[in-house]
Amino acid sequence: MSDSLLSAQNLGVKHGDDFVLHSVHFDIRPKEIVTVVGPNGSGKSTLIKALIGLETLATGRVQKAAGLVIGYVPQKLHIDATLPLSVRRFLSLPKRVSDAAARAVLARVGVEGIESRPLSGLSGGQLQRVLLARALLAKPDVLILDEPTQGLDQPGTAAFYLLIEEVRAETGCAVLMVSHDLHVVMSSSDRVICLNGHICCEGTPAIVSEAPEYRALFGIGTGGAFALYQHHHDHSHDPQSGACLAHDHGASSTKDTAPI
Ligand SMILES: Nc1ncnc2c1ncn2[C@@H]1O[C@H](COP(=O)(O)OP(=O)(O)OP(=O)(O)O)[C@@H](O)[C@H]1O
Repeated sequence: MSDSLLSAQNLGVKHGDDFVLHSVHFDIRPKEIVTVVGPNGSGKSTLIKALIGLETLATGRVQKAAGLVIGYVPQKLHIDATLPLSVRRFLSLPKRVSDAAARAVLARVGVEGIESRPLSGLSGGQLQRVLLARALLAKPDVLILDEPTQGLDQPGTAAFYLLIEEVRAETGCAVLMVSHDLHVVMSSSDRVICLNGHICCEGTPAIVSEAPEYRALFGIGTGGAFALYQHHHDHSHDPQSGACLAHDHGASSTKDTAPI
């Protein structure tokens, strides 16, 4: 697609002899919020890493728009508690930023005035916001977040997604994220991609949420979220070829979702 910022065709990644991702076609356009969901080990982080060049591709290719700037918020940041790294210094890695810019971006993400705090002493929610702040300093065209609310409580998670939507509205950046918070994902994404080694189904949350399958899956609290994961386990793959051996796509039977 011509206005695509970042796209992948027939993307495949192997770890050892096994395909952990295969036949993935992906694209993201300006201002879109796209969320990738799927069970543990389904290849979500691998897809993100492949898109930003941190994985060797076994098949396919990734294309970026000319001059594309990506802001990446990783799933985990291992910080040595003995490392005397302050928030302020962290924000200047790898490129030095002014005190004013650091102050402004911390205020924007809701952690004003923590410049002098050691990174290793921050709460999970504060650290996520500092990671987001650092990614925003690059003025990204695409913000990529790998499970940004892992370890946050429900209010913290909801507040973080609200912040992401505000950032998208203010800066116009596209957002690609991996999430396990399925209820929030459904309300805050333009498009949801269900991954299990390949793209099982995808569609807009508005359409997906009208589907009987969606209502069954998400209508009743966390039982719904659980059901989606059951759906993903309903089929298996040949570890050598990555081929789908048996398929039972829950939500993909709706007309606007796209089984691949
Ligand atoms: N560096 C690696 N070497 C070997 N296998 C790997 C490596 N990284 C990931 N894998 C395997 O690839 C598969 C996909 O892993 P990935 O981390 O992408 O899944 P995920 O969907 O992000 O999982 P989670 O929800 O648990 O974070 C898993 O089976 C994992 O064990």
